[in-house]
Amino acid sequence: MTTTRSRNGRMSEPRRDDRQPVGRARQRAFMIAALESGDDLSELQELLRTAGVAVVGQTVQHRERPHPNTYLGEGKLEELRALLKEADANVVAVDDELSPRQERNLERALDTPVIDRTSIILDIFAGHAHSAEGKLQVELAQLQYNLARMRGLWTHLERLGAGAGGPGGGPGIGTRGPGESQIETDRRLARDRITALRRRLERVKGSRETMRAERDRARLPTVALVGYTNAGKSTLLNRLTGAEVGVRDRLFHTLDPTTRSYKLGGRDYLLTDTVGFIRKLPHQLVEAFGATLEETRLADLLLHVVDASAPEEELDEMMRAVDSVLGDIGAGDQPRLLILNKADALDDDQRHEVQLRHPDGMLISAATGEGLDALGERIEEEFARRLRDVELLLPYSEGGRLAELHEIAGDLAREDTADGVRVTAKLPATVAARYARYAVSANGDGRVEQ
Ligand SMILES: Nc1nc2c(ncn2[C@@H]2O[C@H](COP(=O)(O)OP(=O)(O)OP(=O)(O)O)[C@@H](O)[C@H]2O)c(=O)[nH]1
Ligand SMILES: [Mg+2]
Repeated sequence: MTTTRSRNGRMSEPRRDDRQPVGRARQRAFMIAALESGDDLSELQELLRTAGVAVVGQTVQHRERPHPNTYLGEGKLEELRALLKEADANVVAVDDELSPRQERNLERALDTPVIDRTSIILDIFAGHAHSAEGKLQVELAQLQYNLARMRGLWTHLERLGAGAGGPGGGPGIGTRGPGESQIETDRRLARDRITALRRRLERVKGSRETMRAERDRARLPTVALVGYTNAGKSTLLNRLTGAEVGVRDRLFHTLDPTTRSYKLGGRDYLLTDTVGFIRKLPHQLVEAFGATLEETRLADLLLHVVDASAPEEELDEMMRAVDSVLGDIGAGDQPRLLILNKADALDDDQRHEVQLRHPDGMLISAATGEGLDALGERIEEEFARRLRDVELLLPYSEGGRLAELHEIAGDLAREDTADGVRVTAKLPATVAARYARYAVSANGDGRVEQ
């Protein structure tokens, strides 16, 4: 788990060795949180389980906001020290992202290694990344996270340097101990590596854009599956398209977007599976996965998949988290359908209740296939509602376009004229835009563009 930092943060490795418990299985985590109300640490527990760490206890301090220096207050820390001994815990897991200062102080106060929510999520991502792009993205996120910690460490050592200062005393030459210059070198290396990673990601993104361009050439309407981790997105993709994307009851199983085509009512669509979201998604990850998340922004329709078998409050919170990430990546206004998945896990009363609370939601089960025909119809409707009548004039030299149009529009009327083939068809609005340059008129407004 804490290998997170060493796996990619090469430069910080030697100094962090002391805090790395040996071997995953032997990690016994004690969970802590500063919460305003409630004491639900089940998600943190789930994250730890996914990361292969055992949970041996938990405690919550109710406070408006975490203590700026030590995360928990003095009294609570005292209590926690005893609890850690009792539970024989060898690592403390915090349900928040800690500032470098909080992390350092907490470790010192508890004399136990501390891992925060962000580092746990980064570690899971590191373990689940398979594609070259995914690995680069995770490494970038980890380095950014580590860089902030190095800065923290640096100020700490600087203080030490000042204490053990040379003849000059005070700040100045005397503070320039080997620790500081080493860390400066480390930080420079980390920054260089970050720049190199960004450049490589740009290149990979270039090839993704090429792929997208190819897809655009196919001019197919695209649907993206989005939602909280473990909601069932990959299961649904597999069910609808016969793909074989890995599915597991663990968090962040899918990191690489998979796109498959499927047919609905004579039209071809593209369906994309995406990385799951989570509450307090580390901002480093949002940035690092920007290119991947862009798939979401470019989709014509989003299917927001939720686990309808989750308790009401949790479900609401997960939906809010998804909303907020969608907003962050600029996909907040995309057309969206709410998919209430895992209907098979609900009894009649629960079905009724969840449907009452979310009247627009479509109750389905990706596992049993229940509700999928209705979902297909609904998707078709969504696109149909935005179908536009277009009239195009395709020059004879562009015969390929005609074949494409047949594929997308299914039925179309054609008439051969002196200048080319005149085509009347119904196209999804987004697709119609891609044919704008051939338009004779759109929606019968008589505007001649050719
Ligand atoms: N009972 C039930 N379980 C389901 C259903 N759909 C998915 N699951 C289970 O939910 C778990 C997560 O499914 P995935 O398809 O991997 O979820 P995901 O949204 O792709 O998750 P990430 O890739 O982590 O974001 C698996 O254990 C699935 O078997 C469903 O309709 N009913
Ligand atoms: Mg998945």
